[in-house]
Amino acid sequence: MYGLQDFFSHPDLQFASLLLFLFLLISAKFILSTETLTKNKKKKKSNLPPSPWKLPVLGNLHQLGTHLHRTLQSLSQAHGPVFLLHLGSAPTLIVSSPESAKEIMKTHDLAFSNRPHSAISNRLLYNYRDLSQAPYGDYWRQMRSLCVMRLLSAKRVESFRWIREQEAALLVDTIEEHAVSAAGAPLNLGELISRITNDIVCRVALGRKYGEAAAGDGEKGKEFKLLLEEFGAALGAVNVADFIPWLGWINRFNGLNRKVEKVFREFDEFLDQVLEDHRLTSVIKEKSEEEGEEKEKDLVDVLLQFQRETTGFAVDRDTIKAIVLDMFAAGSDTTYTALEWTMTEILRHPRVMRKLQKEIRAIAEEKRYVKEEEIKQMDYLKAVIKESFRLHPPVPLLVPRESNRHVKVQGYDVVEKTRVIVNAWAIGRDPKRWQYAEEFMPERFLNNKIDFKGQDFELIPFGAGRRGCPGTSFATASMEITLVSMLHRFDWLMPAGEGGLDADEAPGLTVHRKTPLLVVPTLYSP
Ligand code: HEM
Repeated sequence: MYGLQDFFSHPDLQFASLLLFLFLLISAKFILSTETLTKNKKKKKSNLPPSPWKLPVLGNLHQLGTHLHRTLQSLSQAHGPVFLLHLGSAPTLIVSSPESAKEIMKTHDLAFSNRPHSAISNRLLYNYRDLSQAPYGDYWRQMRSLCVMRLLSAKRVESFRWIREQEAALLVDTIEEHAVSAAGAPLNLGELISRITNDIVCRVALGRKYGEAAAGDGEKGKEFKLLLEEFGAALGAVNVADFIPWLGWINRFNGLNRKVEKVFREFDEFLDQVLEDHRLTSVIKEKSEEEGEEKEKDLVDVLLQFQRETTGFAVDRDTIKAIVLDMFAAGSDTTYTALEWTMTEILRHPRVMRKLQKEIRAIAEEKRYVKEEEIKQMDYLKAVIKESFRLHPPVPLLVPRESNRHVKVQGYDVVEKTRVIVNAWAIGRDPKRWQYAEEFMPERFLNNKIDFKGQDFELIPFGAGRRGCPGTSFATASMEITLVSMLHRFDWLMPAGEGGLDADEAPGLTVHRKTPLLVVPTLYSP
């Protein structure tokens, strides 16, 4: 039988097969090298941001320290104001200059208008029925307009002035009681600040307080405070599955899933009760309003009224609960942190404290309580708040965004689904932008138009653009009246025997003081 082996062993064909073999080899090599060239060309064409070395699976996760904003600042000093990290499998762009922040939040705002997926936020916020974590799209747009136009508009914020003034007066009374009955003893000012910010959000959103001092609900009040703390802790918990999805099963064993579910159930029950309490009263309030009698409406009332009025767009119970949760999650702890740092810096700089007190006392004179109307004229106060936001943005790494398309930032290619972290803390301390960047000098903001409203990218504690914070006026109004009330009637000293007040930071997404803010108040006598 004439086989293939014989064919190739035929003398005439041996040379031809050698040629054929050589031809195939050369062709293969040619194809391979063209492919490599194309790949290299593609690689050359895509100009990825610089990136530190990384490990398989973990990527750069192992390089992150407990104070993430500080670690990222050091890395940006080595790799530049725009660099790429790989947090597990999640490509993450770190942005640390005003120019690159402007590209993210203004030039390419639309491309970066999404938030990265987080399984925990999704669960706690009713499948993203809130505003802050909702994916960019029609639902988010409706929620944004609801929040900006109805819940947090300048008019609405102004309508809650009486609540802020009442709470500030209560704060003054509490401090005075301490100054008189425990003269010379330190007071935990951080705790008082935390309480007032929480009470203001509670009254504005829910119509009443759920704090310890709330009439008749001591235990319930305590429960609510604990619930809020647990909610904050669950929302800020590191979920390995967000970075290495195939490790998601770990959460069934490390207790995270159970913890999140428990917090969700407890808060849901609480909010159900709040909605039940509002069901009748909000209709009565609406009727009285129609008859020309102005009734004080809280945010739940406004949401329920919106639900009744709206036909095309469904606002269900879960939407209302999720929006209320947003107000607490985004508005309470942030404002408290901002106030605590502002007070810390004022106490660390007696010159600033004296100058600020002089301004406040000249305008508010000897009245027992300050009115918001008087605060409008306090220019140095506004400069002090800006300077505090520059050095201590409460959310130093802002709230992450995610790209929804391929886009160029500072000439670098940023692929779709890249997370973006803006290091507002590093931008605020950049010596190229700020003279004496590490010094607390409010005077730099006098006769200076730079503001934190999202137009000046060297000062962006509230972010900017379409996903910028809608609660800026609400937060600053609460901060101003609280600061003024604390500094108007009292002088403040460090506890005897203590060294200077430190500015150490606790780890976390919202960066608090590490140690309690203990200070001694004395009544001011002109
Ligand atoms: C000092 C206090 C506050 C700080 C530092 C702060 C900071 C921020 C930041 C950095 C963002 C993300 C912005 C961005 O992605 O560009 C944000 C978003 C948000 N903030 Fe605030 N915030 C504060 C107070 C408040 C208050 C009082 C409320 C409401 C009562 C609030 C509600 C929200 C909401 C709902 C969002 C999400 C907006 C969206 O994704 O469309 N914040 N905030």
